[in-house]
Formats: sequence, C-alpha cells, structure tokens
Amino acid sequence: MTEKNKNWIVEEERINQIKNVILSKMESLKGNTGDLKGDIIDLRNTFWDDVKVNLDGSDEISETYLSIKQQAELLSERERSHRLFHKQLKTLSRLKDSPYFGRIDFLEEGEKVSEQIYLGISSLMDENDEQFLIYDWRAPISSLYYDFSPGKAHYETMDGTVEGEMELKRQFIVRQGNLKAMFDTGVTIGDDLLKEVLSNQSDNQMKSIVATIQKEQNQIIRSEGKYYLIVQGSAGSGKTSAALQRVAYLLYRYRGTLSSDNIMLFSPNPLFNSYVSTVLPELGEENMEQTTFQEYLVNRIGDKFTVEDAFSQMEFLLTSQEQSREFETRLAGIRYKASLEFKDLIDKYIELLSEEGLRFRDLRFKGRVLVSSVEISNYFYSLNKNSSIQSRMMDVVDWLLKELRTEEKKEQNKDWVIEEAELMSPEDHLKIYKKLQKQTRFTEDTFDDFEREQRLIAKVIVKRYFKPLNESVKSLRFIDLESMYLDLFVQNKDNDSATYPQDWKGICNQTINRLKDGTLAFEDTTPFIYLQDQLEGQKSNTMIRHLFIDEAQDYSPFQLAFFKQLFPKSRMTILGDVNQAIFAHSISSPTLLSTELYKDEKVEKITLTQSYRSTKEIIEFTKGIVSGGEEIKPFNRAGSKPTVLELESSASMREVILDKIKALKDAGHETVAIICKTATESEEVYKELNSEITIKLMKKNTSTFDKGVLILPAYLAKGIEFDAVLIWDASDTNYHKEYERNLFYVACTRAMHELHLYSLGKMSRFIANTSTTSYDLVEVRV
Ligand SMILES: Nc1ncnc2c1ncn2[C@@H]1O[C@H](COP(=O)(O)OP(=O)(O)OP(=O)(O)O)[C@@H](O)[C@H]1O
Repeated sequence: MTEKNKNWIVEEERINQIKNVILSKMESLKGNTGDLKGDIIDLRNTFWDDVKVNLDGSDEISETYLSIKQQAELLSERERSHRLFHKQLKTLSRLKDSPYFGRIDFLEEGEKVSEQIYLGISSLMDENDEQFLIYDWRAPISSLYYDFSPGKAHYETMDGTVEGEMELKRQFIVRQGNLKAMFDTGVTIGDDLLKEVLSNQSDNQMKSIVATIQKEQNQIIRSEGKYYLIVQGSAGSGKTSAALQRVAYLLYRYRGTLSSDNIMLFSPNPLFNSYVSTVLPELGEENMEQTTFQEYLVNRIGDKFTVEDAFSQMEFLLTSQEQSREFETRLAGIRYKASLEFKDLIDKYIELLSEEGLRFRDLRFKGRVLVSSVEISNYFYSLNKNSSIQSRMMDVVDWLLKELRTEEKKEQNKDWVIEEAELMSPEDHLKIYKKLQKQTRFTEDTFDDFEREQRLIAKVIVKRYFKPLNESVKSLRFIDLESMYLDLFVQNKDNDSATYPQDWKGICNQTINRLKDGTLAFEDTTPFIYLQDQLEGQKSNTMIRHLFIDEAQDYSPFQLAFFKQLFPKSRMTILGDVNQAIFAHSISSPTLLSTELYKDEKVEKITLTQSYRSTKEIIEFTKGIVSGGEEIKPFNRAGSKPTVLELESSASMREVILDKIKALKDAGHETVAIICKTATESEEVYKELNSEITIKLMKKNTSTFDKGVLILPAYLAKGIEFDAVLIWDASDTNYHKEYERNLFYVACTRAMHELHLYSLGKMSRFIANTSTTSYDLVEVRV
C-alpha cells in the first residue's frame, strides 16, 4: 500500500470517529432540548398557577411582584438554554456533513511532539470535553493554516507570539460525511483546491471561502487595532468574501460583547443584499443588519420630498445629451455637493442661522394658527445666543408644548367638542367612562355629576385631537428644513466668490427649481440630512460598533464626514476598487478609499491585486481597460479567450447572441447575463429577446435572482458574478465618454468563465490598450 493510500485510510477512519462523536453529542442534545421544550410548555401553561397574586397591601404587592419576576426569570432562562441547544444542534448537524477542511501538524518550540490541528467552521471537543477534535477556523492557532506553508511558522495569542515548525498542511473535501479529496499543500492554500472551487458554476448566492482564505485576505479578516480598515482590491479579489468572513471572525473574537446587532453593512443594491445573505448562516452566525445607503436616506427624509435615487441620477447622466448646458451644470453640481467645500458652506450657513434666518412652520389646529412661525422664530432668537441651536431647539419644544396645553384647555369649551361628544359611539363612551373612573378614583355611586362628566369627556376628546400636534412638536416638525435648504441656494446664488465652483449660479438655479418642484436630487440627499442633523440634534447610532461599507469607491468625502458623525462609536471596514467608481461624484475625485481624508486617524490600508473570479484569459483582457490594470494578477485558471464581435445591425446582434446563449447553455453554463449600459437599453433589449427565450429583466428594486438568462444594466451588476457575460452593444458610440470607462470595466469583470462582447460597428475605445492577443476579434457582416 502506498503512503498516500495509507494516509487516506487513516483520515477516512478519523472522519468516521468524529462523525460518531458528533452523532452521540447530537443524541444527548436532542434529549436535553426535548426535555427543555416540555419544561417550557409546562411553565407557560402553569405560569399563573405558580404565582401567588395578592394585592391587599404594599407588602403583598411587592411579594406578588417578586413571585412574578422569579417565574418570568425561570421561563426566560429555560428559553435561553433551549435556543442555545438548538444552535449547537444546528452547528453539529453542519459539522456532521463536513467536519473539517484542513489539518496542520505544528511542533511548538520547546515541545517534543507535534499537535495535529484540524480546522472546521466550529470547534468540537471530545466526549469528555478535554481535547479539541476540531478547532474553530477563527481560533488564534488556526491562523497558521492561512498564513504559512510548511516550515517555520508562528501565531499570536493574548499572551504573545508562539513560534514553531509546521510539519504538515493538508486540505480535505468532505461531503455528506465522506472524504472526497485530500491534498497536501505547499506554498499557498491549495492551488488545486482553489482551482476546483473557482471552476464551479456561479450561484445566485455567494459562498463562504472559509476553506481557501488566502494570506492577504486573512490579514483583512483578522485585522485589529486600527479604527479604519481600508481595502482597495481589484475586481474579483475577494473583498466582499473577506468582509463577510471578517464579520464572522469579529463575532467569534468578541463573543460576549459583540453581537450581530452591533454590526451593519451598507451594500450597493437590494440584489446584493440577498446575494450575500447566506454566507454568515453557512458559517453558523446570524446576519448583521444590512441596508443600502439609499434605503437609509429615504427613511430619514420621509415624505418631505420625492427622493431621486442614485440609479436614477446615473440613468440621467448616461442617457443625457453630452455637452448640453443642463448636463454640464448638473455634473458640476453633483461633484461640488460631494465635496468637503460644500460641507464647509453648510457649516457656515449653520453659524449664520444661529443668529438669524431659521425658518419655522405655523402650528395650526383645525385651520387656525395656534402659534405662528414668526412667534416661534421670535421665541427662538430671544434665547441665549451662546447656547447651541440644538439646545435652544429643545427649549422651543418645551415652550411649544406649554403653549399647546393652554390652547388645548381653551379648545375644550368649543362647540365642535360638544358635537363630537354627542356623536361618540357607546363603546368609546364606555372606554372614556372607565378611564375616568380609574383616573378620578370615583366609584359609580359618586360619579353622578353630569357636567363634570361632560367636562372630562371634552378633555379626553381634545387631548385625542391634540396628540398628533404634540407629537409633531416633539419630533421637531415645526422646523421648516425644506425652506432652509432652499434658502442656502437662494441666498448664495449671486455670490461669485472664488470658493464656489464653475457655473455656481446655474447649479443654484437647477437646485432651486427641483426643490420648488418637491424633488430632492440624489446629490442633495446627504447634505440635506446633514443640515437637518445639525439643526435638530444628531441622530447618531451608538448601537453600531462596526460598520462595513462595500463598494466604498461610490461614497464621497461629504458622505464620509456624515458616516463618522452618524456612527460615532463604530469602527469601519471600508472596501472598494477605484477602478469601479461609476458615480459622477466619485470618478477622478477622492472617495472613502482615499487615505488622505482620514488625516490623523488610525488607518490601515490593505491592497489586493490577485483576482479570483475570472479565468486568466478574461483578466488579461479586462486589465487593459483601466489605468493601473497591469498591477492586477490573474489566478491561474484557464478558459477560452473573450470574443469581440463587430456587427452591422442590431438584428444580427440579436441573432448571434441567441445562438451564443444556446451554445453556453449546452456547455453547461447555468447563469448567463446580458449586460447593457442603462436600464432603458436593458428594457429595449428585453422586449426584443423575450419572445425568443426565457429571460429575466432585473430592475433597481429586484431583490433576488434565479439561475438562467438575465438582462440588467451594468450598474446593477456590481458585486455580483455570472458564469458567462454577454455585453450588449459594446460599441464606441455606446461607450466612449471617459466616465463610462469604469462602468464598462464593471460589466466585463462580472464574468467567471466566458466573456463575449457585441458591438454595433466599431468596438469601444476602452479596449484600445488591451492586448490584441487577449481576445478573438470577429467581424460579422450580415
Ligand atoms: N480565497 C478564496 N477562495 C475561494 N474563492 C474565492 C476566494 N477569494 C475570492 N473568491 C471568489 O472570487 C469571487 C469574487 O469574490 P468577491 O465577490 O468577494 O470579490 P470582490 O473583490 O468583492 O469583487 P468585486 O469588486 O468585483 O465585486 C467569488 O466567487 C469568491 O467566492
């Protein structure tokens, strides 16, 4: 028997032993959970039987309270244990299928015998709870596996560095509890294994990379100490994958003090949210809070405006007539409003507002002004000018609530209240009667004074009517933010100081027109909320301790300042790729990835240049599209060269694409995406192809996708990948403006195995720097 076969048998034997340990642990847990469930049901059913309720005197009341509290604590303790057992069962059942993926033999300095360390998604102890049979991949010792090849190695622990010699590094593929493959590895984590993983078909859900995390990705996952971790990584370099592994790592490292509720991820679109949502559960962790920045903005702005989203802004820019005055002004406005100069302008405006110019709304009731905007303004500016706007605003709230109480009293004698009381339903009447009884401690016998009853009813009726008014005061809706944001442009538009951008007046006029129309453009959303927070008091979220921002190249310096203010207690992991900056404000401008924005703060920057998603051929082709692309290193996985087809009519483009889709499906590719430039183009192409094949059109609010043929605009494909990508009309007419270059790059880099570009006429200039040997050019003249 060869050495290889012997090793195989030994490992297979061990897997079987581990499976038996897992099964026996599962059995005993199942018994415990069953007993606990019974206990919980019994406790719930007999909760009140075991509580002694006696409300005769204060001692009896406190005894009753104690008895209820004890009973509730007992129940909640049982429920907690039940949840824990349930979680352990789930983890064990996952381990049963695939107990571990790696093994290292490590001889610690000073020791005589090396330790065999098996790594899995969770740790497992032997039956006596003495020895680790499996180590959690996040344990300190496990980092040896990701950071070193056999030879000298070390890892960090709380007590310092542990040095030693790695004698063996082995990888396993175990499926349904059976050993399928085993590799002893050298320099990197199993090229063979990685190659196998990467050559699989794409999925509509992202997968965990736990078994094949690369050294530089491990650095991202385990980075500690710095407040901001910035990751610049080329397309497909595993930024999102590493970020999700990092969430799981942090939850493990800080278990007990950090939970998934303390972590938040800002992602680029709803589709991406669902795409990545299975990774953490696969690792046995709960998902963190996940949202898009757009969702956050819309929630904050509420019904104050019709809010334009980032994608509509993009669609406007991509479909507008270039060089039109409107276009140029809008573009200049977008860029300026993303900058810290604009934030400074708002800050100066706020200083001014401290002295004069705040705008308020009348407080009205049934069409009558109770407190006018002028009265509110006078009251505000009568307060001590040394107090901040926010604290004076709080005083205004107190004053207004007092005014409302006075008005409320006056209102009780009005005719409408008497009419309302007469129309009151018997149920309502009874409710009020009971409430009054409770409030006044009257008994039925003494409550015989009709007039007093009427007065009390009137009080309740008016109170009900005033409730929304009181609430609107408490939530500061008397501040007229919309007018103040408008004023910012009205007051400054004729100012021609050098600090303003070119065509400032045009920018102001465009903004004023939109605001008067009730629309808030995307570029105005963050500044508007910033202004709101400065005047009303910041709505900071101190719950969030770690914020992840993916596609960080899409966020502006203004937005960074906003995030810092919004999440004051949060560390941030900021991931993106400068070459994928597709929004007008982020192209050739500083973004969240620019370290110079962080000044004296603690920042760590990691750059990833190895790309894993696409075949070597696709990377060789796409790296020529962007500047600095020569730095991008392909992973050594071979495939066919991308093809570039120049066609003469859209009818022939349609025909060749249909043929290609058929060929791709026959070759076993399950997800084929036709990527267009805009949503408008996607819809047109969808109409053309829909009668011929089953195809799904993806829109900005699409939140899931199934395998099959999909059609979507490039900006919605961000962060996602497909087996094969077909670029619809990659012609120079369609893609030639410099700010479309990155969009073109995003579209092409979504392909894992095959990439085909179709162009009506001459191909886009963006492939001019791509080596002509990296693709096959075909001219189709039909
Ligand atoms: N260490 C790894 N092991 C296995 N697969 C990996 C690894 N790193 C990345 N991948 C795979 O490469 C692909 C791209 O990864 P991911 O989406 O995380 O990259 P990204 O840098 O966020 O890409 P983009 O910026 O283009 O959206 C995914 O299929 C991912 O599973």
